[in-house]
Amino acid sequence: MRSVADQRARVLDAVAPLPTTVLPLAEAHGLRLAQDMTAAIAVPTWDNSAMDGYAVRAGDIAAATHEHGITLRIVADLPAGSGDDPHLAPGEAARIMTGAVVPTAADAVVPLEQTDRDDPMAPLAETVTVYRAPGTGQHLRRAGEDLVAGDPVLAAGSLATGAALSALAATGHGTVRVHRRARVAVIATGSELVRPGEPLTRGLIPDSNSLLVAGLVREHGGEVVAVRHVDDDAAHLAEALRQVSQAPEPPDVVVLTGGVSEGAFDPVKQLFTGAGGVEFARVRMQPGKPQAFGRLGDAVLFGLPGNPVSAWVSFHVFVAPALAVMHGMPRERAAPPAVPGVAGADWGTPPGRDQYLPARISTRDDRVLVATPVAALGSKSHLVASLAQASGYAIVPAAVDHITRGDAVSIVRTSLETP
Ligand SMILES: Nc1nc2c(c(=O)[nH]1)N[C@H]1C(S)=C(S)[C@@H](COP(=O)(O)OP(=O)(O)OC[C@H]3O[C@@H](n4cnc5c(N)ncnc54)[C@H](O)[C@@H]3O)O[C@H]1N2
Ligand code: MOO
Repeated sequence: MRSVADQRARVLDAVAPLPTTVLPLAEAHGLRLAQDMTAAIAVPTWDNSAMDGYAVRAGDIAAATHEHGITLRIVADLPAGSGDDPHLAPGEAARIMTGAVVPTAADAVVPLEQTDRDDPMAPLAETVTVYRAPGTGQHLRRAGEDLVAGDPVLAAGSLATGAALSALAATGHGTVRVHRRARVAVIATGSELVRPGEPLTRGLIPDSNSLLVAGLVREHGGEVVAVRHVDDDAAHLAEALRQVSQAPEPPDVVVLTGGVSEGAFDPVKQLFTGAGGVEFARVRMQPGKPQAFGRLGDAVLFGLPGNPVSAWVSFHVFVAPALAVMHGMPRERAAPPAVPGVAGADWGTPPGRDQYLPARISTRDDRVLVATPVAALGSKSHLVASLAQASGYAIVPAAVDHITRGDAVSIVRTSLETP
């Protein structure tokens, strides 16, 4: 049997970053930046107010106290977005809102709570009496105090998260160069499968893998371009593959589930055995032993085992790293990081294969990661109903024949959500 590392290396050898494209920020979520990004504008962009209140010349009211307020004349009103720069003579102030540009002549902002004009709904008055002396620069947010134009914002390879995209918007960008989204076709094989929610007759089960794989593809930034189901007939699979490959925008990745092991009707095995291009391997992992991988025209093709837990594990271990590389992640960082942790319960392990056990990942004493099986039956590959409780998996080497609570295990997080 082949090691997981070997199989993953073969997968990563076969993929490369996809071409880059410039997208509006709103379309780039989940992709990776193809170039270093620097700020086009400073943040803050203007000297602006941190408070709703009054822009003042601090020297005018240096003697203000709670008992002896100092009264200023209000000569301007500055909502956020105003481009005005009113002149303030000695003894004058401007009403100002949070985020509005501070007049050049002002050097402090007094929050309205420190004045006699503390009702925000009241109409603009002619004067304001200040009851506390501000320090120079008080409640001013200076242009460039976060960063200035030309400063680095994000490095090539960074994931375009919500926060990353907001940083790009705030630093003056409307578009970003990214590796284009991987197009993925998903095909579930199996004559026992019916659409979710449809009535079942004896022997039939709902197709859950299509939703599992399509959802994981999207969670890893890919675009699902086709979802098909074919029965256990190699000719039907060939026809479905021909159709998805001839789409105007053909897939970069085809993910099949089912039909890769030793069954008499396994269509993936029947179609590709001896045909070249796709290799069948037994990988030393449980679940996930039977794997098909290779090329189909310009696309890479994964044939994942049909058992749902096997498909979930195989996706995280092989497909997700391939998508990451296609999206511009450096190859050496494509495999999800495994970190030390401990077992949260006792569980059994399979003989002769490294175990990849779906687990709820929690922390103990806020520092030790703990993996607890999501299913009473551990890592058995058919336990689809409990898979949604998993926020990662524990890896146990083949040589370990039993896990006792507190034993050291490697942990990979697949989600920060702990249901
Ligand atoms: N004689 C042997 N039998 C099996 C071996 C073996 O080495 N020798 N390996 C076992 C292992 S390990 C796995 S994993 C499975 C993989 O089987 P296939 O990839 O051929 O998958 P199927 O037989 O089509 O289905 C397996 C299982 O999963 C259910 N399934 C399939 N597709 C879906 C779907 N879209 N949604 C929900 N459930 C699905 C299917 O009904 C089966 O129960 O082979 C073992 N056998
Ligand atoms: O490899 Mo299978 O996924 O053990 O059940």
